[in-house]
Amino acid sequence: MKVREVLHPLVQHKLGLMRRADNSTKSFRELASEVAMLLTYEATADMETEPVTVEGWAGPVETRRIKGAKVTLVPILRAGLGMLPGVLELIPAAKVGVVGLQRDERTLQPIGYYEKLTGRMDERTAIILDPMLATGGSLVATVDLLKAAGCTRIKGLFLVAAPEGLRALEARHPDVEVYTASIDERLNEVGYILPGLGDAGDKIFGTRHG
Ligand SMILES: O=P(O)(O)OC[C@H]1O[C@H](OP(=O)(O)OP(=O)(O)O)[C@H](O)[C@@H]1O
Ligand SMILES: O=c1cc[nH]c(=O)[nH]1
Ligand SMILES: [Mg+2]
Repeated sequence: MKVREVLHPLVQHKLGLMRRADNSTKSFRELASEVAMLLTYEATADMETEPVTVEGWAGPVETRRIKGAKVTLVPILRAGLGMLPGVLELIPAAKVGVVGLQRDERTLQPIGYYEKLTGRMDERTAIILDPMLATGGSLVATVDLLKAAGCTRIKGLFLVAAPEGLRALEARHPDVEVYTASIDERLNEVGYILPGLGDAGDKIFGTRHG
């Protein structure tokens, strides 16, 4: 399975800022979007291009353009929405399909509550967005949905990934490519990533209590 931990200095710096416990909602949100943008740069490195001639200031110039990329971004509600603005900055023409999943706090199993994908997923590259890959349950459920819709090219962008989640994905969907700013140490006894970011959804939406 292709797993790319993006160790670019800007990514490491911004992720380090996100790990601070005293982050404001505004700061966490901005950083989530910025790191997502940097992960997008890496995840799109294999996009096909084609030659094109443009009229330059000194005459015709042979240059290149992206060749008909059909991309559907798939943020996993809710926290994945925090990555969407940064990704759309780089791929503004992308379509967006959303998958709503809420992890049961006791069983850690994802419970689906919404799904709205774009048409002809068999022709499109899906890029899943979620800040946290913990047990991998939410990701595996999302990939199941995408494959059921015909999708064959699937990538996932995560701010932080746990080794447990990567192993779960490899066991079920080893064809999915993963881009993450950090492979962290492990999950704690209640399924949170260590050192992690805490509850990313709560931090992005400002619903943190206490
Ligand atoms: O790998 P897993 O063990 O499935 O855990 C990761 C999931 O948990 C979080 O979402 P949560 O269910 O808390 O929902 P939220 O985004 O609405 O806060 C996170 O954003 C992932 O979607
Ligand atoms: O560490 C974790 C695990 C799941 N969801 C989060 O928001 N954080
Ligand atoms: Mg949450």
